[in-house]
Formats: sequence, structure tokens, C-alpha cells
Amino acid sequence: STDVPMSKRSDYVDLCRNIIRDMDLYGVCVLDNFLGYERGMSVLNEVMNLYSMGVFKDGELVRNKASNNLKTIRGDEIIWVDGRENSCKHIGQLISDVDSVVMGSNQMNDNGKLGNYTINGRTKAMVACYPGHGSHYVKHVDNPNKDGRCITAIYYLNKDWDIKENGGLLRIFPEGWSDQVADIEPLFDRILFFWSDRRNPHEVQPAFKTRYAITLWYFD
Ligand SMILES: O=C(O)CNC(=O)c1n[nH]c2ccccc2c1=O
Ligand SMILES: [Fe+2]
Repeated sequence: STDVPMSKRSDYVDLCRNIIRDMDLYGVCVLDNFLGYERGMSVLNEVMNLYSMGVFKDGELVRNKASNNLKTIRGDEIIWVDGRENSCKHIGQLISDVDSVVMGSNQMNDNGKLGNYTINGRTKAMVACYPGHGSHYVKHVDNPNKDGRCITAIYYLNKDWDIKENGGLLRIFPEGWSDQVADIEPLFDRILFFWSDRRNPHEVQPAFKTRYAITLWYFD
């Protein structure tokens, strides 16, 4: 099922049911092996080509308070892609597969909504690279002030990622689960969904190896 479009895959219905259930129960959903090895690698190669062309916007400079000196480290470096660019065909296919499971989950729910949202649009794809050397993202909410974004979808591209060695853990602090956190490793071909609002403060812990992810935000 490598080049079978997502919406034709036999497990498509299961994927959508999985997303609906987890989003309703936890507000967070993790799916592994989303594209399969070949297609995952094609997306990774396109991202690495983009990165090697130097087209990523320089990440924010953050003071490395961890080592308490004024040395600044680069945070995330990003580039926005709509998926129709010539060198982004496989990223484009990933985007339409994420669209079909998000929209599929939207329609498949008995009330035709995914968590009381009627998804009707999304951002372009934000391809992000954390260049290692301790680059991280402080605890934040993606959409704290009702800017319309309701679901964050993050596709990870990091092969042979060893969380102890390489860091880069995504830690979500789901509201209402007092001392529980959701620790998500940024593993190759893994996709993550979570509500973008104040229900899900989260942080990217310091990464010590180049860490790639592609994020889509869905609007209602
Ligand atoms: O990569 C992750 O696991 C989580 N990543 C994030 O939460 C995250 N959230 N908001 C951003 C806004 C601008 C640039 C990068 C980001 C970003 O990596
Ligand atoms: Fe975020």
C-alpha cells in the first residue's frame, strides 16, 4: 500500500476512527507508519534537499540559559511549502494524505464534526528543522487566542532517533490531566494530531541531532 492514495487504503477507515476516538478521549493522537517506508523516505529526501539548498529561514536566536552563558543557539529553522512546488511532490502527497484523514475524520463522526469543529481549511506546510546543539522550543500554546487554528498535525522524519542520545522529545501537558504529560518521540513516519488551543501546552526539549518535522494547522 505504498502508492495507494490514503483514502483508498483498506485501513483508511480505521485510521479515521482512531483519530476520532483519541482526539475525543485525550485531545492527542499518534499514528505510526503513516506513509510507509518508501514514501516516508521520499519526503525525507525532499526535506533534506531543501535544507541543503539553504532555503530555510534562520531559526530564532535563543540564549542558551541551560549552560548559563550568553552563547546563543539557533532554535527551529523553517520554510513554508504548499506542496505544488516542483521539488516538493512527495511533500505534496503527504499533505493530501493528511487532508484526507482529517477531513475523513470530520465527515465520519456521527455529527460530521471532529470535536465540535467543522474543519474547512488549513495553513501551508511548515517544514521545520531543529539543527541540534541544544536547539529547542519553549513551552507554548500554538493558538492561545482563537486565531482559527483548531488541529495541529505534525509529521516526523527522524530515522534511527535515540531519545536519550538525541533529545528532541515533544512533551505535551494536556489540560485537565493534572500531573500527566504526553511524551512523544519525533520518530520517522510518525504523525501526531492535537488540539491547537490552550488544552495542549507543549515544548520541544533540546535536540542534539538535526531534527525534521512537517506541521499543518487546520482551521474551522
Ligand atoms: O516539533 C515538534 O515536535 C513540536 N513543534 C512545535 O510545537 C512548534 N510549534 N510552533 C512553532 C512555530 C514556529 C516554528 C516552529 C514551531 C514548532 O516547532
Ligand atoms: Fe507548537
